[in-house]
Amino acid sequence: MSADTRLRLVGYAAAALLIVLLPSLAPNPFYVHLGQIYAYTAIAVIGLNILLGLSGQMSLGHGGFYAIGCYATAILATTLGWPIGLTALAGLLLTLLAGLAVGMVALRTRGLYLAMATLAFGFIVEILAQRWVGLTGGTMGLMAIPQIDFGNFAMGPTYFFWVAAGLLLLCQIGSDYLFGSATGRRLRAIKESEAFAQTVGLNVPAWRIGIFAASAVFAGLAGILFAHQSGFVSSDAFNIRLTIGLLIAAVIGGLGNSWGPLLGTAVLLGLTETIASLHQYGPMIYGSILLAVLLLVPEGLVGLFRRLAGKRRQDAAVETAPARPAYEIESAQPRDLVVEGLSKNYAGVSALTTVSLSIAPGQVHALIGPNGAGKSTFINVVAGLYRPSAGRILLGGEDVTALAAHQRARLGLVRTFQNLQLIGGVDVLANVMLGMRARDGIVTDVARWFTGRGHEAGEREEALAILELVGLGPYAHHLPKDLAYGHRKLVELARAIAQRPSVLLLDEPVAGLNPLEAQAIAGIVRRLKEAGITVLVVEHNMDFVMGIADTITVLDFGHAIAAGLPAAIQADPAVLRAYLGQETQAA
Ligand SMILES: Nc1ncnc2c1ncn2[C@@H]1O[C@H](COP(=O)(O)OP(=O)(O)OP(=O)(O)O)[C@@H](O)[C@H]1O
Repeated sequence: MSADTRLRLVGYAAAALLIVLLPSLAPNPFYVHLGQIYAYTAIAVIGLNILLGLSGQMSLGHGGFYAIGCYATAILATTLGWPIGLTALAGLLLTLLAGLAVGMVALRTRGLYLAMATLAFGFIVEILAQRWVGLTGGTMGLMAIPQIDFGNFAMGPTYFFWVAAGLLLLCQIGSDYLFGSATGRRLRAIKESEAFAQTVGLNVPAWRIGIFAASAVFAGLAGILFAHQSGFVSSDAFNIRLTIGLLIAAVIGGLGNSWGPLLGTAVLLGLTETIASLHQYGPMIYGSILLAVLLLVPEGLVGLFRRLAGKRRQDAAVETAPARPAYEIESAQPRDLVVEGLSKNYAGVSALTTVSLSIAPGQVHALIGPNGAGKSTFINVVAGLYRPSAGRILLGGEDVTALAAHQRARLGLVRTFQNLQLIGGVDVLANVMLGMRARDGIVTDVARWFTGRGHEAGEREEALAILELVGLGPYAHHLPKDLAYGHRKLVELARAIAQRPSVLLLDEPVAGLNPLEAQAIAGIVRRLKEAGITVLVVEHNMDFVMGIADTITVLDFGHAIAAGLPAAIQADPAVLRAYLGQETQAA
């Protein structure tokens, strides 16, 4: 068991003990009351942190989900007299549905527009709560919502605290799992670049909607607990201040950090209590604090504490690990790549015109041509990031033209990017592991993560072996930004190898590298070829191309002007004209 896991388990045990003992330790019932508010507010903030911090989607409408959970349980309990367990379940289901619906809208928007769309959702819920008086009671509210007292009214507040804080502990464990598992890595990949996430096989829309809905459920659960704590719900409780408060807590704690919401919520409640008498200046004070945090400690309190506590720890045990068996590069299944009559028009620009080529398994084919010839477009169309205007793409005889990028990736069509695509927030090892399929089912994975016994051990070993293969073993626990450019290129290649490609598309793999580094990459490409992997490489470095390519296609203004063996291409008058033409223009 690693020191990290031990610390985490001790933390959970200490939290459980504190939850049990706090009602009897608290000097007066107000602290239990504060503990209740803390518990359900932190649950909502955890949901927001997962959405914003991990997947990068903004929501200014979380107060709306909170309100839906709250009203669902309150209305069903007061009008139909359902038991709390059932009303709570219905509340969760309703927020899940609302989260799925808003998540689908969110798919069509990004950044500022997403913020506006979710803000509109929050306003719609708020206005409905105010105006649909017959259902919600409007500002007069719904009264006599049953409270959680397990039949013993005197112990009610204590029981409620145990329920809310117990649920908070479970939510925190769930959040820790998300942050520490493959799911977290995938969400970070989506946050960093959706195009990249697709090429490692992720169904980005499904992930985005799913995480939006999950985050909404956290807010809904908080709303449900609020209803049963206060016993009274009025539409005044769900204005924009609620969402802003949750956002402030998430940002102060530190977005993208699993423990951030616990700290951020404590600060938020502390502030709320401190400035309770300055009610009219509330928004101004909140706004100033938010600004100060964003300017001075954008990484939030958890990030600040980490910075103060010292640099990232290095896992020396792994880095100096004794020799592990050398990694055997494997192709998922040798497949040929056939492209027939591929055309791509951007508005007014014909980037590719009926380009065809075919590469047998274990062959390296280079696609070369002057700047703007259409090489990157070709890779993007073959990988599935762009739709072709005409033509077909066959992978091992299977027509994949209509498949999305993530579906092609799952069939073994793997690519690297000209502009490196690495996840900044996690180390090199995790970047390589992003290319791998999960080996354990979700239950085993959660159990292994919880106990720290062999969680992702197979994946880690394999990723370390791949890193050693590309010469990056000692850098496994560095962040990509701390690596030299040439090393970052190797990380991307290592991640592509981890995907076990059948066909590998390399977009300018040696651009910006010195001859020695280019030689190292050439050596790896040869090993990929020996393993039966089909390689298509786009590159300007002719020494590199001539050293590794079995065959070459030359593009010029979107047309294939020559194709054949390297020696023939070098002597082809049309090719020389295309390149000389470019040099003449440049001169
Ligand atoms: N998203 C886009 N929208 C409109 N035009 C584009 C787009 N991407 C590329 N083009 C145009 O398509 C043509 C081919 O560009 P592409 O980037 O594929 O060429 P390239 O051979 O990869 O060039 P380089 O070697 O400089 O990377 C160029 O005229 C370019 O301006």
